[in-house]
Amino acid sequence: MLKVEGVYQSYRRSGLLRRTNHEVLRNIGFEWEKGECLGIIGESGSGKSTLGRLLLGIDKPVRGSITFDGKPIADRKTRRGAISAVFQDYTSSINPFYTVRQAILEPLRLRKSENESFDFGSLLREVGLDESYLDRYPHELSGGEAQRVCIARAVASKPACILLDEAISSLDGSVQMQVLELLRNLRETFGMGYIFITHDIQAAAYLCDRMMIIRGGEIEELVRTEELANVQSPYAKELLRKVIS
Ligand SMILES: Nc1ncnc2c1ncn2[C@@H]1O[C@H](COP(=O)(O)OP(=O)(O)OP(=O)(O)O)[C@@H](O)[C@H]1O
Repeated sequence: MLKVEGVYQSYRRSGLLRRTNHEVLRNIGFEWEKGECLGIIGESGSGKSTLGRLLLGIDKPVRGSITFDGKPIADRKTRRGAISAVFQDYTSSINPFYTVRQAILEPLRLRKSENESFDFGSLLREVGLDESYLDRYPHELSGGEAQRVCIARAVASKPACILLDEAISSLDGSVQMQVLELLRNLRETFGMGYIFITHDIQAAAYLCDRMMIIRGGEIEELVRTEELANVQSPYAKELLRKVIS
């Protein structure tokens, strides 16, 4: 279980005369259960990606704690096999000098003999590609294919959780739908869960069991997806109204 307790994050801003602290996240607390798909939605600048980076252990919060099965997520050993990520910018997520084979192997850090026996075929087929892609470079892939490679790479270590930060936002509409389908299927096959950061409420509702609405760095609502229509706060109601109308 991923447990977030009393998390605050702030950044220094240099002004004309003095530096000020800009608080980006305030008192964030929630739990994510294994196998769950949790959507984190909110307007631009609300703090979604900042929270994502903290959950991945890329950044540390100024206050509060984030643990996975009771161990600090900041510890690299804790993260291994626990959480991996897929980001929006698939073009810069893959080293341009790496083939698909190298990109998938990179985070796994396997021994040479393990590299040789790694089953690329079934992994690539799981994401709708095949072995003919193994020796291609990123510039030889379409956006949808490149994002599938990033998903394959995230799935390869069989983590309990994949954090997807705007992972479908740069894709065309029909490709977005295919990737959402793929994520659903992977969840069924491997039983992994997701944290799905997006400003697209409809995509989140399609995939997620629960939805967290973030506003100005604070959790505004955390509801089960089927109860989304019954959100209480005026802000969440307005956010939903904009999507539905
Ligand atoms: N490294 C940083 N240094 C200073 N300020 C930052 C940094 N990262 C984020 N911020 C600020 O924190 C706030 C939240 O940014 P964040 O990227 O988390 O929002 P977001 O909800 O993911 O937005 P978007 O949907 O546009 O990606 C913004 O005001 C942003 O300018």
